[in-house]
Amino acid sequence: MSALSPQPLSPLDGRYASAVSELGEFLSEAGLNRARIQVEVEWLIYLTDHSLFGSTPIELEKQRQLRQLAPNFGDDEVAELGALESTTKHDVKAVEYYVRRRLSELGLNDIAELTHFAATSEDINNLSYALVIRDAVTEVWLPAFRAVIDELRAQAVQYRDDAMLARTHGQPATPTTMGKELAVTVYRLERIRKQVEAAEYLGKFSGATGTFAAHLSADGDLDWQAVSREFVTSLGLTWNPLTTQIESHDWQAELYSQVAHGNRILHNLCTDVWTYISLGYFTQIPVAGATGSSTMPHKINPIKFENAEANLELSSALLDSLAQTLVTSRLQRDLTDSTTQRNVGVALGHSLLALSNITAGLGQISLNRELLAEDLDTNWEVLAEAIQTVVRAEITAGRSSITDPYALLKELTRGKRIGADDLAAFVDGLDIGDAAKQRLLALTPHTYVGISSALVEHIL
Ligand SMILES: O=C(O)C[C@H](Nc1ncnc2c1ncn2[C@@H]1O[C@H](COP(=O)(O)O)[C@@H](O)[C@H]1O)C(=O)O
Repeated sequence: MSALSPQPLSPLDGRYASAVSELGEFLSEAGLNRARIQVEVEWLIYLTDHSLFGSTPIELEKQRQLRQLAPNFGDDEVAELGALESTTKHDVKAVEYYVRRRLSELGLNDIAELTHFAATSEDINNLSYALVIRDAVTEVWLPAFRAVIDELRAQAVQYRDDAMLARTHGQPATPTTMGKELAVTVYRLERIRKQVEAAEYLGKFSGATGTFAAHLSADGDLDWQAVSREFVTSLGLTWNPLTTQIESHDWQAELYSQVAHGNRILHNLCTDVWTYISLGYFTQIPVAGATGSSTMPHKINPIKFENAEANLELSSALLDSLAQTLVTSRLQRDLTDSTTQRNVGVALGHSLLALSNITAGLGQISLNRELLAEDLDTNWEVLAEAIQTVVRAEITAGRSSITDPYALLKELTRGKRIGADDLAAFVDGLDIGDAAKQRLLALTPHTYVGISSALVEHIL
């Protein structure tokens, strides 16, 4: 017998709860049920507002009270719905009974049979999911994503002129600036941001097999497609006219692929920043009272970036799984999507947690300009590329009789450490025009950064 009460199984509901709880507002079971109540109520109001089947519009005060059911869906109401579901063993049917009870309390029994009218559960479910996923993405995930981009952009601008040795293949390579490198990530993330901001949230509302058969049997003269479109779009969603029982979930697959892609770009950022910290390019600002290593007192470990890396991997794995499985459903429906979609919050939650750690991590680093400069000063051989390129231009212009500039430079520099003086002597002895020689002699690893600083303009 355990001394513990039931414990949260997921770390998102345990140690990381404070960082991701905002998502639970929308993507928890309660959030989903609240949206289901909203959709059932709106359908009821729609039907009565249009006086269908001899009904009359619900008086405004009672409409207001019905519309309060969703925002007022609290702990007691969750328990009541849970009790209903323990009898129905059907989650959406339980919501229908819950709404019927409230109608009865409001003296609206005469329209009780219009609750869930002609709807299959998926009609309610798909609209509810579209609403909660839309709100979770636009109100929680995107703001956190934008916060990372904004912080990165600020640092890209701050460090746009700070020359840094590049390391293609991990080896000293043509210098760049720290700001330009961060700007590359901003540019990539901005594309994802725009895609996610433009995401479509589709909804279907067409009955058990998407044919409006039940609707037509109740009223054969009504343009039920027009009703369906008007109702779906009134919720701020895009109407999907042609489906089986279920909304086909293609929009979800698209959205999750975009978010997973964003995760992977962020993962690349985390491992790069981790490496820059490891090289000493970024210094970590000590947090008062915090312990780096339990045994090595000198250390500050880059734990925010490592935590983010792990959470991005988990998020992407879940998002990939969702994107793959949600687009298939046997024949007109199977229930795999019902079970799978319950994990959308978990998938976005791991990404949200990573975003909050990246923002925090970026706020705890500062550029070590001395080390960047020192590194450049000990790698003059990176100018070999510039010298070779100038010699080629001089040969072409007829100002040089050198035959194989690449071999010449390779001989001088490959795998060797050469200093400013060695290089100056080499350039001085080159058979090239005077202007080109002066240009080369003026070059240092610090200034051989091309238009790095100007490239940062692309993210402004
Ligand atoms: O409108 C309908 O219900 C039509 C019915 N299809 C269903 N559509 C949507 N939900 C259904 C369906 N069937 C079951 N359930 C209920 O789904 C819940 C599945 O639970 P879980 O696996 O935990 O996600 C769980 O609560 C199930 O009871 C059909 O026969 O085509």
